[in-house]
Amino acid sequence: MGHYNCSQILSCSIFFPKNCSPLSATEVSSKGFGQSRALGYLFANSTIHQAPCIVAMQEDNSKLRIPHVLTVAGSDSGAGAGIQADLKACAARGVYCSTVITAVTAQNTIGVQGVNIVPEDFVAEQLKSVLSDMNVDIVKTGMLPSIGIVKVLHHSLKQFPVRALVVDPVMVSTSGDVLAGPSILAGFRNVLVKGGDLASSLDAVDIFFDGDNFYELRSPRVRTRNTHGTGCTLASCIAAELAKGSLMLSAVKVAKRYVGSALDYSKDIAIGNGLQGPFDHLLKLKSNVHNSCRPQVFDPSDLFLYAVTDSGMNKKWGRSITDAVKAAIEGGATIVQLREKEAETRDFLESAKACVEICRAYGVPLLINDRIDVALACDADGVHVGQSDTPASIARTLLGPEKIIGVSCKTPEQAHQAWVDGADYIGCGGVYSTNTKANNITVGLEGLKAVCLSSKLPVVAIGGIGVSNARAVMEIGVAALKGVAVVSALFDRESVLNETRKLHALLKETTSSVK
Ligand SMILES: Cc1ncc(COP(=O)(O)OP(=O)(O)O)c(N)n1
Ligand SMILES: Cc1nc(C(=O)O)sc1CCOP(=O)(O)O
Ligand SMILES: [Mg+2]
Repeated sequence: MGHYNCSQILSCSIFFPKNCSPLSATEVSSKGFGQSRALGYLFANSTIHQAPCIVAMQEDNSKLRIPHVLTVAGSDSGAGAGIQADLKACAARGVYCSTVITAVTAQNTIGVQGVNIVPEDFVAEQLKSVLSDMNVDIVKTGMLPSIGIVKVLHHSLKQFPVRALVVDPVMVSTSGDVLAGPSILAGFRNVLVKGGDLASSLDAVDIFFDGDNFYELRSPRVRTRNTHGTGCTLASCIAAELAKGSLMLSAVKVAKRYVGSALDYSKDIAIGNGLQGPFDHLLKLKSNVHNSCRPQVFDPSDLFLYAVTDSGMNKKWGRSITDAVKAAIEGGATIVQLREKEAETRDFLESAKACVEICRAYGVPLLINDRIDVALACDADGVHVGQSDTPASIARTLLGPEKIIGVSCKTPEQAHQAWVDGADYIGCGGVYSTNTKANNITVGLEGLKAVCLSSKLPVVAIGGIGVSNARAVMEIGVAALKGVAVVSALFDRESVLNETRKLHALLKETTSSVK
């Protein structure tokens, strides 16, 4: 994309979630990415704002503004890749997608039988129609079949600027020919190099470069023939998340997780007779949906430092829930639960909506304690329920397969039931006595260990945990235990940011010495 105005590239600052470790340039090349026939995703980003955008913006009294991605790409008659994949990915991510078609291909799961390139002036006309009228946030490009079409796009974007451009260039053809060399990459700052094609690796390892640091993004490789269109889908999903207001690294992480889930969900579906089939972007084609084949949207490592809010404590220290949540995330919280026992429903809903925006921008899941109605109304990532709340099985029916559900358990029997009911994780406590929850039964480290050893689900410990005892909790050394959930040690303090930072550093230290 050498013709795009690279002087506008990137001024965004990115929040880096803690489970993403920076790599040095040498580490990257020693992992073989230098020779990989990877696709590159280049993000030429002019004005991504740090403050998160809202998902649907009220423009005036009557109109809602919907996040909008324009894809400029080729049509795939088999609908696994290209424009068709982009439309499905954006629909799955809740974003409007308009289309400018650069070429029409005749293809199926066996191969490409024909290509008909759309004349440059008609590509220009499509671009003008959409960009002049439709408030596009992000442009994503796929197949740009001629230098003339690249120039047309460049001209249109100068005339109608957008917030960011996500470029999905084919750097090396399937036959191994270099189509765009390293010098092209040098002009960009944000780059994602996809390592999904490194067949020897058990994991799908991608490298994200933000201009300063390299980040390794690792997920289990899904063994399936149904991978046609993964590149287009990943790039479109990144564009969709950026359109919703996500920061760059967070958008990349969400997109990678979404593609992994969709591949996993669709790994056994059969469409076409060729070697590489399409997958199901909407996770709906498979008919026998059962607990065991739910898409894997929940990452157990998110339980590492689980911040649980308390309206009373925030009021006492004179801060809003949103300020408290933001400070906790900036200090290193990896998941947040809103536990607002005293709030009026309307107030709770309003602050929950604001917290959803904050958490989404940072790529941190947000759960609602007890209130499935509030979770649905604010589109939270899930709920946490206890033994006397709505049963997890009903929560699952109400929330669907993609939301996260946590259940409080004090015994192995409760942990087994939570798994049967379709929960994603278990909160086990009270590990120590607590003033935050009245009449709570303490199970101690022994009780925690018994639950962890029996549990098929990941576990987070809760109750009386802080910097003085978090090490002892993590050192019970049971694989199912993924982290600690904390209320007062973060929120009944003057500085949520400092307390979260301290606890995060301690947990990091503890887990590296336990390994
Ligand atoms: C992570 C986590 N674990 C346990 C609880 C407690 O839930 P519950 O037993 O429903 O009690 P309340 O929090 O509703 O008082 C939790 N909230 N989070
Ligand atoms: C909300 C909650 N649930 C518990 C359980 O045992 O299930 S203990 C608890 C309170 C945790 O607060 P703090 O970190 O201030 O002790
Ligand atoms: Mg409860």
